[in-house]
Amino acid sequence: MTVKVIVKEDYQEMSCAAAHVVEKKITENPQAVLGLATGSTPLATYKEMVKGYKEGEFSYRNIQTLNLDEYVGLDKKHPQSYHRFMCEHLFDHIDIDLDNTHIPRGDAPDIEQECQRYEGLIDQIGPPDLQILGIGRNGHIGFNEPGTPFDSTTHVVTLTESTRKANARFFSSLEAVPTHSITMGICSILKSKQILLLASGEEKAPAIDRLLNGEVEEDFPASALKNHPDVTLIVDEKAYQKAVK
Ligand SMILES: N[C@@H]1[C@@H](O)[C@H](O)[C@@H](COP(=O)(O)O)O[C@@H]1O
Repeated sequence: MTVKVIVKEDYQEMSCAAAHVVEKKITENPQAVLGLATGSTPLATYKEMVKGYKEGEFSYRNIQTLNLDEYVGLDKKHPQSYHRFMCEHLFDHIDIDLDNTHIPRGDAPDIEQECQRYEGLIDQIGPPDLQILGIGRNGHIGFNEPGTPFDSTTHVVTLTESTRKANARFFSSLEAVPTHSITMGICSILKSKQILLLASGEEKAPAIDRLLNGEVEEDFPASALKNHPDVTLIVDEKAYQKAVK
């Protein structure tokens, strides 16, 4: 399967294009299920979605959301939890019903049970009509690190040192970054009907090169996306530069 590629000049253009895809989806289906991601990449996309909402053009009232992942050990209110992230950057600024937003519970007393509950939820209210995804420098999607089986469902992962370091910028120190997370598995992510992968900046260029020109292999989780029939990569020129052969 080929990944459709849209190259935009810079991060802002990439984000506007991504917001446009989301808005088109919710216009077509006001009850759509959106799969959402965290990290810095989708931040401006969410900002554009908030802008579109404030301009009175879209309603999220009947939209459901399913987030990809959450750190183990952080409760909803923890400043670095992905729950807080979603509220601060999107949910608090649109008319979404918070009961319709779903994020794995990092503070669940039984984490294995929480993984099963969440996978059940994906099947019950999902799968997402549209999944927004970022990509880690090592090709991780969600928190599925290299070597994750492609048939994996929601599970607990031990974060690699490189992912913890990359995410340390959001915490007071590297030690403060949790060591584990709950993430939708690769199989769970591929259940989505349509996937929108976003990448920006030169530090993502090697990953985008490998995605577009490399093999499909578990050593590079994002390559699983090539097994999905409807994936669009919106990328800026800096992240795309190495992939042009
Ligand atoms: N779990 C998230 C991923 O969902 C995200 O795609 C990735 C890239 O993050 P960023 O967009 O900040 O580069 O980082 C984190 O590890």
